[in-house]
Amino acid sequence: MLALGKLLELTLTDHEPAEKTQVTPKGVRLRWLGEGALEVRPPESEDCGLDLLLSAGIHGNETAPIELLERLLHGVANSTIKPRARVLFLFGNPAAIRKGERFIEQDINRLFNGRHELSSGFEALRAAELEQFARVFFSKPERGRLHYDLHTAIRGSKIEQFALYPFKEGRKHSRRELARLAAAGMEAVLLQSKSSITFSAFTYEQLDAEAFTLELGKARPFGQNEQVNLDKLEQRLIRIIEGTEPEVDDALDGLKLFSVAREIIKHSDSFHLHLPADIENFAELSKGYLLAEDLAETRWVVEEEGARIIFPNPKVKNGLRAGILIVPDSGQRLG
Ligand SMILES: O=C(O)CCC(=O)N[C@@H](CCC(=O)O)C(=O)O
Ligand SMILES: [Zn+2]
Repeated sequence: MLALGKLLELTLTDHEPAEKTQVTPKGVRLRWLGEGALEVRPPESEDCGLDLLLSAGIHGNETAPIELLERLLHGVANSTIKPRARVLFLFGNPAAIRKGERFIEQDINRLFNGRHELSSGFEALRAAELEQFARVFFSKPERGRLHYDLHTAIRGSKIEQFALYPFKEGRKHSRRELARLAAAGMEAVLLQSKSSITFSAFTYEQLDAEAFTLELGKARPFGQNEQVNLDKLEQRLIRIIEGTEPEVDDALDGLKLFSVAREIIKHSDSFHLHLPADIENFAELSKGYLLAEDLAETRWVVEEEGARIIFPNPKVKNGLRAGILIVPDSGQRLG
């Protein structure tokens, strides 16, 4: 296997490779771009016209997606996977991955779309760097642009694998991309309805990529991910990389759609979330339920029919999202 296939090992040991570019016997070029960043380019004659960005480790303790990217990269480096797409592999927060923690100083996935400019420290610098890797990668005109930012969640979930689809004014969520996600094993998609500061929101809003955050199960340490079944996603990613994906039709195949009813924002240290510590993502909440309280007698009471909660987390910094209240979506506004 080509040494650059060991991007994870290089990243975990904070090593720069001796050789920055390597070519497989089939003419596939691997180029190390910087810490945790590697571009794969097929021979020109084989190029299918798709640019695919795969990121993982934006949160350092979410290891199953990191292991998945490593398997894909090994496949490319030992020629068992034959790329026809350009692919950029990114490990988002190397320092946090090395420590096995969600972040070091602050959540990097709240620093995109310009937020890093208002901040400082390690994660802010890395967010700017990741934006630049993505900007350069997606700068070639007239090519398909697809970004999957792979995560696992802090808590268990009633719906194990799901996607979050960013929002941009005037742009419709694509039914075809949803069908592709269903074929990749996603069971649900949350259609966002406002601009955001996550990595997938940046590539969607500013770089014109189809972009998604994928939640793939519960976060566990390296080597303890037997319960996270990524087979379906892995098979689909290999087909996308190899340009052998069967024609995607519009069938959503039972995919459940949700939209955001409200984001619960923690405004102060007085914020209190009235949910059991072991509540699962997608837990249903009945109308009238007092979900949270904050200073100045702010109360979050559930008013929506069919409401569910995802990512409840009272420990976030003040000013950040402490949970999302979602409702079923009919999919009528898909493009
Ligand atoms: O389990 C949790 O509470 C958080 C899981 C996670 O990291 N989710 C992403 C979602 C990003 C998005 O909204 O697209 C995050 O919170 O950064
Ligand atoms: Zn995450």
